[in-house]
Amino acid sequence: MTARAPQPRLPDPANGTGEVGEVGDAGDAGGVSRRRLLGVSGTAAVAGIVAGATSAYAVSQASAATAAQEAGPTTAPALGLDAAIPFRGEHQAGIVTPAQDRLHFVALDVVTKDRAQLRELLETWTRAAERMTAGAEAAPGGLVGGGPNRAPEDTGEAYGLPASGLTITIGYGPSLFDDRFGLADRKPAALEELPPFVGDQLDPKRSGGDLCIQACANDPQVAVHAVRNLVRMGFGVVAVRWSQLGFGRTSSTSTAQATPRNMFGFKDGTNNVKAEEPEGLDRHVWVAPEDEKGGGAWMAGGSYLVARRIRMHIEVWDRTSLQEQEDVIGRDKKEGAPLGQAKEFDALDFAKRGPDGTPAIPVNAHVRLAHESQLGGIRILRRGYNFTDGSDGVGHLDAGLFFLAYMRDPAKQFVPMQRALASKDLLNEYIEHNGSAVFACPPGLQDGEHWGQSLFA
Ligand SMILES: C=CC1=C(C)c2cc3[nH]c(cc4nc(cc5[nH]c(cc1n2)c(C)c5CCC(=O)O)C(CCC(=O)O)=C4C)c(C)c3C=C
Ligand SMILES: [Fe+2]
Repeated sequence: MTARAPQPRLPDPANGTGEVGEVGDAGDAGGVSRRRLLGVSGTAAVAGIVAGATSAYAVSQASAATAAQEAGPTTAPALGLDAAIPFRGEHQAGIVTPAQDRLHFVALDVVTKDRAQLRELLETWTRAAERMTAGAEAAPGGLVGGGPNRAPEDTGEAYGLPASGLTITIGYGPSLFDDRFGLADRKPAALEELPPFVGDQLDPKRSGGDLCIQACANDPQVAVHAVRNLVRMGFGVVAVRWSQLGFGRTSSTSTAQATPRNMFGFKDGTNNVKAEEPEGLDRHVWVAPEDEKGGGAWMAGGSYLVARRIRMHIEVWDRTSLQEQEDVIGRDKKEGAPLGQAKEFDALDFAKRGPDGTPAIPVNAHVRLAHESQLGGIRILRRGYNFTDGSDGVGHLDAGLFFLAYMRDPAKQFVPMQRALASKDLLNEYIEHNGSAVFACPPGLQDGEHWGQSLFA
């Protein structure tokens, strides 16, 4: 063990006093070695955090420097990928935050009938989440501070690792507002179960949930540690309903990020709503005060999250010609340019025709059907991840896109968009939606606030 640097003031999940907490001793400078193991190419992802233009990202850099100091003298200087993202703010982190490389998403059901226990857990979670996003243990002295006779309050696998851009985003499902906790009159009007769509193959064991936690980080161990510790704290109050690991973001949420590729090998996220578009975010992502007049007024500044587990039949795709693949998507594979154009960010021209006189972007191509011009101006912020969950027992990889999208009103945005795609998208031959959920993600927290307050006010 090395000598410890001065300790930061972080909340104690157990008592809420804001007492001094213990930050993971950097030990063997695990941050840097783990980053190398990750094999993440530095520039694009670092640019995503370092070069972000808004003041929030400047703050994140300040936090990163602080976290590096707190983590002890043997920690390597904070790199962009290691940085801490501010936990508090107008909106929850993890929505427009430049998408990190890894995801651990969990949907939970509340198993207690005691309203006070749920409120208390949300308060405990807030403190632990704030600590972990700063690179600290889930609770002060979590690793060994409880002594030899008690189970540690932090499971330990992220001890010594940097914050790694961890964000923890919470959401509430429609079922939380039934008659169990007296929350029926607090239900936001826009929080409705999604309707069935043509072709849905939904598995109830991969759908729904009273609550969700989205943990994103540039180190998978940090994301998994966050979810594991929050679930552990919730024992007896909540139980995991389903979860999903994701690798390789499939969207850029900042213009500073390079566009990643999905499991079909195409650039995904080119035409996303981005952090640098404040008007677009207000119009399409953040719930406005006038959106919710009744008991759901607490959602102002929040956003609705739609999660869909979409299996991609990659063996079929891999036997499909390049021309067919590009026609299905409506963009070229290498550059990501709209068909008929040359560069990735060129505008889509739906009137343009190819040499044979047919539309350059086929009428049922994915990007045509999903484009705002075909949907009355609708847009959403996509923040999904690739997944591969082993194989299905009959020789195929169980791989796909864990589609996550944030929006102001699912009924006015996701539902019409998905209806259009479900009925006509050429992509449907190659994909299958087998999990689905919708959550209301509350606004960000100001100093001293915790998640239970606005919900139970
Ligand atoms: C209901 C919304 C959407 C689902 C479900 C969805 C699934 C899905 N998408 C791809 C691959 C690509 N999608 C692209 C663009 C794109 N997709 C949606 C919406 C859904 N996609 C939108 C709104 C857009 C943007 C359309 C536009 O304005 O141009 C692209 C092109 C690159 C890009 O702009 O992001 C790809 C590639 C897959 C493989 C998939 C399901 C597995
Ligand atoms: Fe798409």
